[in-house]
Amino acid sequence: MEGVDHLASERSRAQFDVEEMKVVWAGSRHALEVSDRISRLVASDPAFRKDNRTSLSRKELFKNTLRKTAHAWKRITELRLSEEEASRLRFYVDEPAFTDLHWGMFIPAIKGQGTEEQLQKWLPLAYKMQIIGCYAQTELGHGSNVQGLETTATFDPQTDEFIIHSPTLTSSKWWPGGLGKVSTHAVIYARLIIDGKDYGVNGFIVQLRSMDDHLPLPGITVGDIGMKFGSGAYNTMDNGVLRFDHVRIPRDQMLMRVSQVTREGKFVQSNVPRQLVYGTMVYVRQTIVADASCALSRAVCIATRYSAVRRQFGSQNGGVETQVIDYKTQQSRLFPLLASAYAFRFVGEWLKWLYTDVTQRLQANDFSTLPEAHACTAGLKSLTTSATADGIEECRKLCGGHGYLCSSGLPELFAVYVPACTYEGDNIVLLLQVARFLMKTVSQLGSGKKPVGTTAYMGRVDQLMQCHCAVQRAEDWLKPSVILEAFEARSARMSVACAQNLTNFANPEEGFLELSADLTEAAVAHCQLIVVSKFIEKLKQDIPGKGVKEQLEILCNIYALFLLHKHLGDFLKTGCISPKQASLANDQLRSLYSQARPNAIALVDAFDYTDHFLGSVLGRYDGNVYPKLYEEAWKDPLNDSVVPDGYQEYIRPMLKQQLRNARL
Ligand SMILES: CC/C=C\C/C=C\C/C=C\C/C=C\C=C\C(=O)SCCNC(=O)CCNC(=O)[C@H](O)C(C)(C)COP(=O)(O)OP(=O)(O)OC[C@H]1O[C@@H](n2cnc3c(N)ncnc32)[C@H](O)[C@@H]1OP(=O)(O)O
Ligand SMILES: Cc1cc2nc3c(=O)[nH]c(=O)nc-3n(C[C@H](O)[C@H](O)[C@H](O)COP(=O)(O)OP(=O)(O)OC[C@H]3O[C@@H](n4cnc5c(N)ncnc54)[C@H](O)[C@@H]3O)c2cc1C
Repeated sequence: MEGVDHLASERSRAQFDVEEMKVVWAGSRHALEVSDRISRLVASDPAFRKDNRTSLSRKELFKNTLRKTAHAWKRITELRLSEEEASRLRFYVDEPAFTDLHWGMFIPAIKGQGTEEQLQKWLPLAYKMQIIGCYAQTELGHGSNVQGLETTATFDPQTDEFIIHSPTLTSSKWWPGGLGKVSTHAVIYARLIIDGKDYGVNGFIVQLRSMDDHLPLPGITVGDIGMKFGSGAYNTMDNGVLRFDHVRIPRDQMLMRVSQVTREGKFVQSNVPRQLVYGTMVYVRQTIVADASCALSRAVCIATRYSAVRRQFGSQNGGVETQVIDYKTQQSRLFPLLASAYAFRFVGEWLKWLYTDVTQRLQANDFSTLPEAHACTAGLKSLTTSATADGIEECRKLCGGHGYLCSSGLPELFAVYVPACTYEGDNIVLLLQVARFLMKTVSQLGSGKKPVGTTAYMGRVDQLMQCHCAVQRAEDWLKPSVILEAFEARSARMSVACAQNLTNFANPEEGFLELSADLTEAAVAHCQLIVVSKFIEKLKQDIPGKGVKEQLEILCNIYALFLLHKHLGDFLKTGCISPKQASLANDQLRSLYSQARPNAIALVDAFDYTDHFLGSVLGRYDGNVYPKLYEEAWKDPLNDSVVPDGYQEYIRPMLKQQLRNARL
């Protein structure tokens, strides 16, 4: 029935103030106001319609995205939206586009690695979109191994230029979003060669296309790399291929904050660490963590609402059947994902703070926290994107057969999201970076250098190697100190075990390769500890609103105990907890699910997603699922005609043949 809230009774069961929870989710009252206003602006604009994406051809899809990005830019300028509002608008338009890379990587790369003069020259053009840029680092032959990139930038002292060249097929730039068909400029990464000497990979601003007719400039070959996973989905993006044939650019287009090349061709290294060339990746990884909470919460919102609408079995005396959300198995799959969405939100907030802090320190030439920022952004990007990709797929299964329909919104969400496990650093490669950081930390423990920040707990390694979990009753698992100690002990013991195993190898690098699977597990344990501890820290803050803090406490405990249950092998093997304590944790988890149950719908309402953004018949706010599913099916282009195209050509002759055979 139209206009009826089928989930009203669920909403009335909530034991907390949903409006206040919305503020917590958004980060502040101001952020909620902006987010809410902009999401409704997008939802009410027919130009941002997105329900037809899966039936468009690639060309139509791409043109449609160009139209939407142009319309979005028009609205941003007409309404004089602030940077925050404009970024929310792009978020709610919900379509991967070249603008993501222009605003999300091209501009940050120039900001992070350019000199003051370079910022003055390029940023105003980029901010007004008078140039459109992308981030061209990855090549056909190398993505993870940035030091293995082959594109060259050779300094020519005669003309005061760099000659950008792709010497091999594998040196072709491959993957950059926005490159294939749109970008006029790129920040490209190439090996700096001066007088035959290789100075490693640096960033350069290169114009790719003419500003008059958009044709590639001489020496440049550029195009799209082809269809990607899923229909619609990430195919709105023109991921591209790019080759250079001795393309000349002025010397001042090398991004020179980290290193400089003088007019005489002298290479000068600033006093900033070389790793700052990788700075844009640190920035983007941090944004990806916040983004994971958005993608996961979206899938969870759909699965939770649908699980409250869907009924199967359990009817007594002709009464209504059981809502599938009341099955403990459904709860044990769904509620940890709900809790993870909140956990990732808060760790994302914290990571943003860490990133801002490291940026301020870098400006003051304090580079001491850079390794930790790198390890945290790499590790948390890996942890949250892997969990989110798996979580979206789990939500699809939680919705049964209907979850497989595009109208559920889940297939497209999954297809758009999964590459997050690969881009901005393959998740395993990133965990290995965390593992290196942890092994370094352990190796320095006796040296008097006290571990700080997220590894401070390693400073108590002697105690953590010996401690015994104090849990005697299931309720003991609700104490934050108990949870923290278990996670710290597990992480410290796994790292120390790896460090000890490494000493069995004469060559540490060989040892690292041999033990890399164990090392990634130690890295995961450390990253999970960070997420759990930041959730617990969040709960120490003053959180207003009836019942809001209590709900967050329930979610925090679900998140931690679910992880404990999932990684029980780690906790038992390292002797951090006993089998009896593991079983008490499981009892507590079941009880927490029961406490979360009456609040589940309100907890997903707190994400404040419009039906337009969710793009899901199953996740509709009003829960009016069945009539809308039915309606949606009839909109499929296949149903445009009752008898399908191809009947005369293929079906009819086959049927006639069968008839003839039968008569024989
Ligand atoms: C509105 C939208 C906004 C934004 C976009 C949002 C979402 C994304 C949407 C869509 C996707 C779009 C774009 C995707 C873009 C890309 O994918 S860009 C390409 C990204 N590529 C990678 O991530 C490559 C991964 N590889 C690496 O990062 C590195 O090569 C490496 C794995 C770290 C290894 O490097 P290397 O071999 O050179 O280094 P090591 O020898 O291992 O280490 C040397 C020391 O340096 C330290 N280090 C390494 N990286 C960093 C860093 N980034 N910052 C600081 N320090 C770093 C490392 O720890 C070593 O330190 P040491 O041990 O003390 O010596
Ligand atoms: C949708 C999408 C958008 C992208 N956008 C951009 C962009 O805008 N700009 C850009 O420059 N790039 C972009 N990329 C490229 C992306 O950053 C790389 O694909 C990514 O960094 C992974 O590198 P790779 O492809 O070389 O993977 P590989 O490193 O070849 O990975 C293959 C396998 O090898 C494993 N492996 C690799 N190295 C190791 C190791 N040392 N130890 C153990 N295992 C290892 C990996 O775990 C993986 O299983 C994009 C990619 C995608 C999918």
